[in-house]
Amino acid sequence: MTVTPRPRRALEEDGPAVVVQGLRKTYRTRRGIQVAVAGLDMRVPRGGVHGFLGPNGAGKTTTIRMLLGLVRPDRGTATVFGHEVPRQLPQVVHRIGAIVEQPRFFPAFTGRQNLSLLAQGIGLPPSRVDAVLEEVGLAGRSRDRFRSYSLGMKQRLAVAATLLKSPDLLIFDEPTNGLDPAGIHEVRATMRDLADRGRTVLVSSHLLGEVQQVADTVSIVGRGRLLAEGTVRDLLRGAGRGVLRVGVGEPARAAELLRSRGQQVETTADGALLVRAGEHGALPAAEVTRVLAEAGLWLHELTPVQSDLESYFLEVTAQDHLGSAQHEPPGARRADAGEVRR
Ligand SMILES: Nc1ncnc2c1ncn2[C@@H]1O[C@H](COP(=O)(O)OP(=O)(O)OP(=O)(O)O)[C@@H](O)[C@H]1O
Repeated sequence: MTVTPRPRRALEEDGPAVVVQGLRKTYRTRRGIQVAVAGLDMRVPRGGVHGFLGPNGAGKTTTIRMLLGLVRPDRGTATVFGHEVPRQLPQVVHRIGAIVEQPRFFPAFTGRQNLSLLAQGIGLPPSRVDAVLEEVGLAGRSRDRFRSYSLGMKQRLAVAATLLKSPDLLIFDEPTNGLDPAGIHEVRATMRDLADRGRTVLVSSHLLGEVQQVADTVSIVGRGRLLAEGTVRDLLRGAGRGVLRVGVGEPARAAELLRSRGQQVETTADGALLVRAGEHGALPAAEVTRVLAEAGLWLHELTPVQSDLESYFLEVTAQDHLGSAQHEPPGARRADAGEVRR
């Protein structure tokens, strides 16, 4: 059988937007070697919003800076649309728009004037300014001065600026920092809208609950390495699966009984029981009711626990001391990519 090689362009167009493999970055500090990224693997699918999640200090900004060629990795590879960065960045940089730090705008200029200056600087026609203002929903306020904008509007103007060159991949590092709930909502809606129009949005955040509402897929990182990755739906399906909240008159006796049936049982602050599968699997809700009723214990509550990304994150990081700085004393052997130093 003859296999016809697929054209290179087609391969680039089909693969994930970003692939990171074994990426590692250390910094020399006075306290020794600081491991910022410790052998990270990550895949960002093409199209949709991808949340890059983890606590402060988990290595998100450093990873993003490596993708943008602002920081050179010690080892590992990263590709954007099939091009290895930083080596092939010139081939792909026009397809990437990023907000890594708060962009500077002239406060006394209108939003439109600020964008027009930027557009002229990179040789784009004024029609692009109108198009991006429209895209971020600022067309109606574009003739107001920048200083009169709310924080959410300022952030949307920053997004508009990155859209000028019509990038396929947008990278936002903690875009909602410092915003009030209304501003957060605005930025979230803008990200969703950009993804719905076919762009790939990679957004880093330590606010998992917030990203859960907008992301299609996520990578969860801790101490510079990947802890979990997948669609939000699949991760949540796995998280808290089969956990039941049980309200019962004699919680201590009920807990003992359910434990004797192989279940793991915790008591919540309000006296309810959280019942999850033990080694031999979960008792179905009907069985929990029967076991307790047969012992004369009557339920007043039986609810399947809905999990969220925040609890999933706590689950996957339970044994990990996340966010704590990782240091290797000067002269220490370097950890291999992916190795976790505790
Ligand atoms: N230039 C640097 N020199 C020394 N250490 C650094 C440097 N940049 C980052 N680090 C350290 O590397 C670790 C990862 O930092 P990074 O900023 O990438 O994490 P983050 O997940 O983006 O966190 P945050 O949300 O707080 O920015 C931290 O412990 C940080 O202190």
